[in-house]
Amino acid sequence: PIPLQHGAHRTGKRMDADMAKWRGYGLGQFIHWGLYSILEGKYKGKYYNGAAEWIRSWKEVPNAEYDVLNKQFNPATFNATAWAKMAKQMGVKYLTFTTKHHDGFCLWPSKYTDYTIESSPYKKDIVKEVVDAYTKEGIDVYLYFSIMDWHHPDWRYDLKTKEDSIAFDRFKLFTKNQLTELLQRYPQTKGLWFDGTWDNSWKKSGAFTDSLEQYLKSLVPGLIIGSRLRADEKGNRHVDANGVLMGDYEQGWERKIPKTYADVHGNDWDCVMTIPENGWGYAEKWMGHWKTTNELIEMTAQCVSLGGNFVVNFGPKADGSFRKEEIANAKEIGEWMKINSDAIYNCEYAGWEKQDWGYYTKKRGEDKVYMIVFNVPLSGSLKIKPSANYVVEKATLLEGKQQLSTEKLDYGASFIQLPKGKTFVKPFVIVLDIKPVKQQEEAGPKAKT
Ligand SMILES: COc1ccc([C@@H]2N[C@@H](C)[C@@H](O)[C@H]2O)cc1
Repeated sequence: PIPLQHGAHRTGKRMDADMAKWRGYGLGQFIHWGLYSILEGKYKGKYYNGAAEWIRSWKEVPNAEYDVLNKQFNPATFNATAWAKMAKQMGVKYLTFTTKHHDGFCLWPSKYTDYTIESSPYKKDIVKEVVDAYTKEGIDVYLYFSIMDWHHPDWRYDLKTKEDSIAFDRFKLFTKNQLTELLQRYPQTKGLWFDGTWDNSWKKSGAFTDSLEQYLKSLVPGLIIGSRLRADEKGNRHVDANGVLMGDYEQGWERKIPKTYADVHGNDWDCVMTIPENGWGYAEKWMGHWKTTNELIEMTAQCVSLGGNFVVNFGPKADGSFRKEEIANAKEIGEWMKINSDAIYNCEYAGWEKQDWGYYTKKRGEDKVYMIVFNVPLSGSLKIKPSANYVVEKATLLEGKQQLSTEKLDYGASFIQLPKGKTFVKPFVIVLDIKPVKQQEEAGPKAKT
């Protein structure tokens, strides 16, 4: 391997208790809220065709006009407890919340800039309200923080001159100070979700990103930080020059889901997903296809079946209320999770050959595999092919506990027979009680039992 001072300091998964808890979340909530929520993806009657939280970068919006939106931000009826209760009902185990997005506006009263919630009519510490309310509901809180800060005079996209480097050194100190402030003001914080780290200025700061990560973890032992923070000394991001992930989990799955287990390279990972096609901040007109509840449930199952967490984004309006589609999705996902969350929480990749009917998940540390069924075959027979080291002892519908008959096929496969005459109108779960067996040679054709 290439000798690196500031590459990954660990190969393989982080195996402490904090990370084990993170690995078991299954389902999370992202919330993007800020000054961009005021503009709703439009300006002076024109609709921005990009992501609403990026509207400041649209040529139709003069920076000076965007930057004074802090004078308008006043969610007087904002109720963090209502947010937390909606999230609890939805069944999410963790929240990732925007403390500062690319526009540089801080939703907490930072003492390192005036561009904070204190400069708005609202004044109160939104980050504290959110952290406290979600923690009270038993939902772990992770703080989103954008390194790139369009508002800060010392931000640089690249380091071309001596002046750039002097300014960016000030900016790096400002960043370290703000992160220290966040972790000290909100000690319940379980981790940081970094963004805005793709520019050359950051790629040229590999050593700093390494010392920053180590510093933050010295402040909060067990703190969880994904792969988007770091660069190695050669400017590689996410994975270092030796192809080793830098960070506690892979953060590359934004609005996309891995196809196969091979795609995740044995790392922990999360997939953060918008309900519309794109756009994280509130937009009056959502972009493209709006995901239905069944699609979001399927994405959750798909992610957990490949060893990751699925994080659904919500973009509240400037007043702190959610749009009706998000409220409906949260409620319906919650209703499904109420019945089926055994197949999601503390589950992992099962390693069985995927079948057309849906996804397998395996309960961590238990001899239980779940079939999450989305496509019911007209035959009513669901084919399974357990890995050679397990046999299936029993198959039971999770809802209602009805035991299902099975029929052995050849080559170690079986049919699980769905009850005749029962129609399934929602995704459902079959629980397989399995038993480990010593490794068998490739099973040949077997007589029908
Ligand atoms: C250069 O492309 C992007 C796309 C999305 C982002 C941000 N990451 C998401 C989690 C949102 O915060 C989005 O604004 C940044 C740059």
